[in-house]
Amino acid sequence: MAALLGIVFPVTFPGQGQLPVKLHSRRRSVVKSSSSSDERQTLFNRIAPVYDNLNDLLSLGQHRIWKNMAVSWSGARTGDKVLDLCCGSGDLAFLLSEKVGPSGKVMGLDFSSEQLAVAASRQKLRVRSCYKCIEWIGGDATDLPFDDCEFDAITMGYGLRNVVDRDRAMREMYRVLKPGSRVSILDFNKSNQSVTTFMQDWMIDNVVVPAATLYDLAKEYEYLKYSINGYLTGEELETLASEAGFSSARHYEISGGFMGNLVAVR
Ligand SMILES: C/C(=C\Cc1cc(O)c2ccccc2c1O)CCC[C@H](C)CCC[C@H](C)CCCC(C)C
Ligand SMILES: C[S@@+](CC[C@H](N)C(=O)[O-])C[C@H]1O[C@@H](n2cnc3c(N)ncnc32)[C@H](O)[C@@H]1O
Repeated sequence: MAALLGIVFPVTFPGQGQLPVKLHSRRRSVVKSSSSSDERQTLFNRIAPVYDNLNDLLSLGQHRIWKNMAVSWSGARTGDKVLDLCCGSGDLAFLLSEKVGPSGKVMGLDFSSEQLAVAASRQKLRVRSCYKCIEWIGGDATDLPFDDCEFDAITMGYGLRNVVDRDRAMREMYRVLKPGSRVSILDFNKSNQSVTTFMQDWMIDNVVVPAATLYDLAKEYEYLKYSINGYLTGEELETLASEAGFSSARHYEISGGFMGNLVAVR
């Protein structure tokens, strides 16, 4: 995806009407990493209208528990400045804002304009003052428009698996984190247990995709299975973080090994 300067798309912010949001990039011309990144951007734009509801339905609401765990593992505290990378419709950003409070700051970054539009719409419906500290940014996880050592914590929920250049994304997270701070990366677990892999695939084939078919999104949700199969194991994620410079990294399996959360300290 070319995160080019000057691409502007409207994202509605509370009380300010429609504001143009620039897709930011620190580099003048970011060469397209690969067409599959564009395809993924299109995919997440397409599923944006039903994304939240299908997550609630298909995980029986469990994904909210997993996201709460990811945010807790991030170590975000009152007054912190934090980043939710690949924020999508904003679930983790909203949870982070409850942690940092009105005195803190939450940046939600995503390259899907439709997902960001849903996030901004959801924010407009929320009245607690903490939600006003969230800012939605159009950008690419592999080319963050932030300074070095800017954030006290980073979360990434179901994002890293979908990023084409994961090494670059991990190095960018390291760059923008303050020393001693954490990144908490929640995603499906690419299990070494064949029974877990079988059950994940079975659920996707026999529950998730049939449900998505009702919305004409079968292909988009079929991608889920292939993306999990092409993901990294917990051990490989720990190595990825270490090679990016993180001083420690631990991957925790949750929900019977269906999901996993990497916690790395800069
Ligand atoms: C929040 C969840 C998934 C987010 C998500 C991530 C992606 O990369 C996608 C790619 C393409 C389409 C959609 C997504 C997407 O929604 C996890 C929960 C939602 C899942 C869709 C449900 C998966 C069901 C599990 C395989 C089994 C759950 C067992 C649980 C104990 C009930
Ligand atoms: C499955 S959604 C996760 C959304 C949200 N974090 C959650 O937990 O529900 C993955 C998100 O990652 C975004 N994404 C994928 N690759 C990206 C990239 N290179 N840069 C920015 N966002 C990206 C997609 O647009 C999508 O909104």
